[in-house]
Amino acid sequence: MRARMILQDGSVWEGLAFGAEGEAYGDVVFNTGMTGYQEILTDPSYCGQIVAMTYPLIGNYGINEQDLESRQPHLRGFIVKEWAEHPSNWRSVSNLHAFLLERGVVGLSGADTRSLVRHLRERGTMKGVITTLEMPLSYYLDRLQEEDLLARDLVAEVTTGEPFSVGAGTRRVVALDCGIKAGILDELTARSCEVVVVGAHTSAEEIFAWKPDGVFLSNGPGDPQDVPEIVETVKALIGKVPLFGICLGHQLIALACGARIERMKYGHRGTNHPVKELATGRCAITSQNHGFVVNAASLADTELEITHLNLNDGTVEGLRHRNHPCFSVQFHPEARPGPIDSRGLFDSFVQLIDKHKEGQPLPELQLRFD
Ligand SMILES: NC(=O)CC[C@H](N)C(=O)O
Repeated sequence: MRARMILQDGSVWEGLAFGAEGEAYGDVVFNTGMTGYQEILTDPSYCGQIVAMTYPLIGNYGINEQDLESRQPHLRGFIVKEWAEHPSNWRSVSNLHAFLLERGVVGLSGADTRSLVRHLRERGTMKGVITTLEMPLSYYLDRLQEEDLLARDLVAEVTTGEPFSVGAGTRRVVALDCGIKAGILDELTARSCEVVVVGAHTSAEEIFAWKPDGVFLSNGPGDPQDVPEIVETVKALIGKVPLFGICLGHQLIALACGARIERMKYGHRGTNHPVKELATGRCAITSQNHGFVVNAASLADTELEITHLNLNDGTVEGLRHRNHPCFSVQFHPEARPGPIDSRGLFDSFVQLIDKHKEGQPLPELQLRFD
């Protein structure tokens, strides 16, 4: 069956339907990872987006039960050049098409993903629709102009309803769940943390009632400026408890400290983004998934300093607070999927918690990659 990808600017890519049939609207982005499709499908940060994979063959190791980052896919649609009908892997229990079909994700295969990605790189991320229906182009172009086509508070769609806890240990971390990935919870619980995961709209008072030794601010979908109430919560946490933020969590810390956030032309989504640690000059290859970024110039009037920079485009990749136990990174040290060079940042967080617990003055943070 024919399927089409129609962008807001009127351009169209044709291919074949795979996964579920129907229509899926979203912001169209691309990911350059050669593998990791299952983590990408289930990473809540992709909520509201249509993801095109640049690597031409996707699905060749099937679908397994271990690589899920959350229980279900959150992206709206998935575009590949070719999907593997006959996957081969000892852990595989299904294939990509069946997985998308069961979970209602509309897919497009056989499309010229190379020209689509070049188009997005030149013109920037924009809205689009994947459709298997034969409605006229004008119908879709009208719908894509509608202001409120895409939901804005995407965090509300992916956050937990009820608090729950995972792991056990000597440190209690409250994780503010804006769409937290399983990989992050695994890194924290592997370091003797009992993690209490609470909804993104939990107030600072409620967070303090859990008596946390540290608070983690998670990754998540959408524009952080669309969730000002969470920024207020972060403001109330800074200086009271050790804080670590990843991706959306990093952007929320920046906003809470008075910095600005801006939309990137087409974002960073992939598993080979080089990041420089300014303290040592070392470089790590990192996993990334973001479309917004901290404006570097706006940090001048804040108490934040830059700890990491992206070596491709010089954008801000890490921050620390000058006066309080609080740091954050734009990339994904949990590396699911991706290289594990920067996993040591989770060790930095537990060290920060331990020093703070002992009542020691603010330690010299070792934001080292390992
Ligand atoms: N992975 C994330 O947390 C993404 C953060 C934010 N939604 C962005 O696109 O920049």
